[in-house]
Amino acid sequence: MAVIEVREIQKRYSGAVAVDDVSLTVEQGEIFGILGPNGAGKTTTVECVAGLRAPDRGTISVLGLDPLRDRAELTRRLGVQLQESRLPDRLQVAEALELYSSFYPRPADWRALMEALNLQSKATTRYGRLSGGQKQRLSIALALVGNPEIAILDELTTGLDPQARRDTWALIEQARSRGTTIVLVTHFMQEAERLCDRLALINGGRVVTVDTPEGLTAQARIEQRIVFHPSRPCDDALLTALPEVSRVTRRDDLVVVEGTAEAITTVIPLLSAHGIVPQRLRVEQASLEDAFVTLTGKDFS
Ligand SMILES: Nc1ncnc2c1ncn2[C@@H]1O[C@H](COP(=O)(O)OP(=O)(O)OP(=O)(O)O)[C@@H](O)[C@H]1O
Repeated sequence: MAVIEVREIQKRYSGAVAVDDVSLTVEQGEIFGILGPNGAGKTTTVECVAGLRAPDRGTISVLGLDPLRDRAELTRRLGVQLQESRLPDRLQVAEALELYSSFYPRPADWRALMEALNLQSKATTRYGRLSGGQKQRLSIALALVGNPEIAILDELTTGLDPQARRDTWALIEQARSRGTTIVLVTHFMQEAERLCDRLALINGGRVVTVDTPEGLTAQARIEQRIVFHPSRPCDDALLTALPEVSRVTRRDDLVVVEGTAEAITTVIPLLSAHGIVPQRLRVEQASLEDAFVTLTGKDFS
């Protein structure tokens, strides 16, 4: 069942197009990732879904409601963590969590959430005195404290250290197992690969593709990278003629062959048929990052 339906939305800021044409469907109970280069329109898209911005065109339905018209009802059913969430500097961590949990009909245990995000030693610390990472962890806790049906998380773990990042991932997975649908804007490929059931790749205000992390790497046709030093000169055309090979490049004296998961089974016999020994041979699994670069034509940043 679809819990979010975004149809052909567009949003301009003083003439500049931020979102050109975005359509998305998010299913109940999934972790849906939104990935794209800086300025692609990700934040604008999720702000429209959360009812914080009005799209110039297109329609959005969240839990069957209109995010702008039904804002009051949706705030009780959505949890939102945005890039620049600001709280009053004097508010203490525990106070903020208790206050937010009082807004919701069936809140989570805010003390347990505070512990899960390792904030218990900061319970009486004022917001203005928290470090960047602590503020970030608090904003995640505030997005989840209402036990929302949908949690929208923008830049979930930006600024967090590796341990805090792993703790956050575990928390997100727990929320999903309790039935919360998660929409995640992320810059971390590892996070997208590890957490997301499906991903929308957004570039220049448009959806390039929506697929599973594995599906995206398969779409880019670079599931595997074979790197070797040829024992004698090797013509690129020889390799690119293979249907399993999508690209051949050079890295210093190394040949880098990108292709499907089966590429190794045809590349090695071909090389040996031409008397070429692949020295220092290495086979790497291509990552989502490779797919991102291939599908958007942009370096990931
Ligand atoms: N309030 C605003 N006023 C004017 N332009 C804006 C505003 N917010 C965003 N933009 C512009 O709209 C475009 C899309 O921005 P948006 O923040 O949605 O992208 P993003 O994909 O979330 O980027 P990032 O990864 O850098 O956070 C950018 O070119 C940005 O400069």
